[in-house]
Amino acid sequence: MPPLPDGYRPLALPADRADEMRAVSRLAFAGTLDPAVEEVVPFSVPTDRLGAVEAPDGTLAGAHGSFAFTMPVPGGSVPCAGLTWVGVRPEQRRRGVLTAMIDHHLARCVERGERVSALFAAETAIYGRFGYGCAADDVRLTLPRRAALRPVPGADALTVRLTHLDAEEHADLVDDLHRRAGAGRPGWMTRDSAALRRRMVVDPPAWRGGTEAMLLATVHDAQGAARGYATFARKEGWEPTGPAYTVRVREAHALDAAATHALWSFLLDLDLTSTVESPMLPADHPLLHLLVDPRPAGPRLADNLWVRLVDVPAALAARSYAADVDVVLDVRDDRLPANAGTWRVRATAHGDVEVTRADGPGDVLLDVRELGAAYLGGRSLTAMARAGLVQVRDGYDVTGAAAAFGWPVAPVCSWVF
Ligand SMILES: CC(=O)SCCNC(=O)CCNC(=O)[C@H](O)C(C)(C)COP(=O)(O)OP(=O)(O)OC[C@H]1O[C@@H](n2cnc3c(N)ncnc32)[C@H](O)[C@@H]1OP(=O)(O)O
Repeated sequence: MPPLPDGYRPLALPADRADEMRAVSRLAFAGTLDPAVEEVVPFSVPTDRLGAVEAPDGTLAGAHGSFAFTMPVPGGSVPCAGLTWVGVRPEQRRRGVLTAMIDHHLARCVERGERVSALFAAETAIYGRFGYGCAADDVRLTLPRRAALRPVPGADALTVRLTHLDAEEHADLVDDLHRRAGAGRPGWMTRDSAALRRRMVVDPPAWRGGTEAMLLATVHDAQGAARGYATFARKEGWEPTGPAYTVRVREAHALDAAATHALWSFLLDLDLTSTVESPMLPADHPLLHLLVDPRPAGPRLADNLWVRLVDVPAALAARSYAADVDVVLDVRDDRLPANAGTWRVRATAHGDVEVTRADGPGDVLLDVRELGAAYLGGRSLTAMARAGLVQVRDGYDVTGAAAAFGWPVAPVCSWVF
């Protein structure tokens, strides 16, 4: 991609230009400006983390923002810039505006000490060239009503309460259960600002797509403590054979197996309904194990988080490894040359980690994109080597390093930022 045309310049966008950034986003994403939505849905991107490319006439050709996340990684966490709302005006596309914004974004990550950046990709072909690798998958299900679940001890002792979702009343409860349900899962971003917490529980009519107003189901133990929740809404439908409503689940998270069972048993047997659409689930979600017959649910796998290592040694040292490992990685990184070259990763299983510069040839040669893909433990070095995306030194057995970089809990981010 050639450099930006003359007169274009990347910049950190001051907070008082946030409306210009949002105008670019609306054009790029074909968004509507609905005052009724704007009133209840807060702009959740921090206004001190906006960036843009300005055209010679001073207008914005493209813009983006980022969240300051603490991203859970295997055995720890790492400061992470969650890149979001990346948009280029339709008539300014394909002249390097995005490329300039990514370079600017990565430079600011370095300045802020953010070891990694992560994103959800609008289109999967965009971000690999910038060193982002797909590091997590999610699964979606369309479940038939009354899909049977294998029994879980204790589930019958739990009770479900139902109410209309209320942004004021329920934001804290939803946030607390979401945090606890995802503890220990790589990639599980929490909603760390009031604006984000609110965004998860607002329900503007323009978002409903024909459903009723959003409901909140909570699962409680005998002492009344909440053990899980689901936000969902039903869409009316009638067929010649009878009622065929759809249940659209926005979120469903529970603290243990019994609460998971109680929650999904409730969602799967609502009167008048025929199908239940799940939200994004991690690839190892308990529901996938509990379903007696998962086939009719037609599991669909999709890319979830994309991860870019900004500071390779610091990022690799911030996570744990599932097995003892001593491997030299030879990393290619065209955009951040400080990452390139050989790094020796020495770690004991779930213990100490040391990442140092290495001399000599690497055992495993890979682009920073593939290292990002392996970072959360969800993509295997062996699989990527078999796909020809990772090269292995002659005589080196990569399966040991692959086992160390893997992780027993599948990574996922449960919401799109
Ligand atoms: C994290 C997020 O926010 S994801 C949201 C991304 N935004 C959108 O999808 C909104 C609509 N699209 C857009 O705003 C723009 O088309 C963008 C942001 C995707 C691309 O912006 P541009 O300024 O046109 O990108 P730029 O000119 O820097 O292109 C860089 C390279 O990416 C390629 N590229 C850009 N967009 C795409 C795409 N959608 N699919 C495949 N390749 C793409 C270009 O062809 C170019 O390739 P090259 O280096 O081989 O020549």
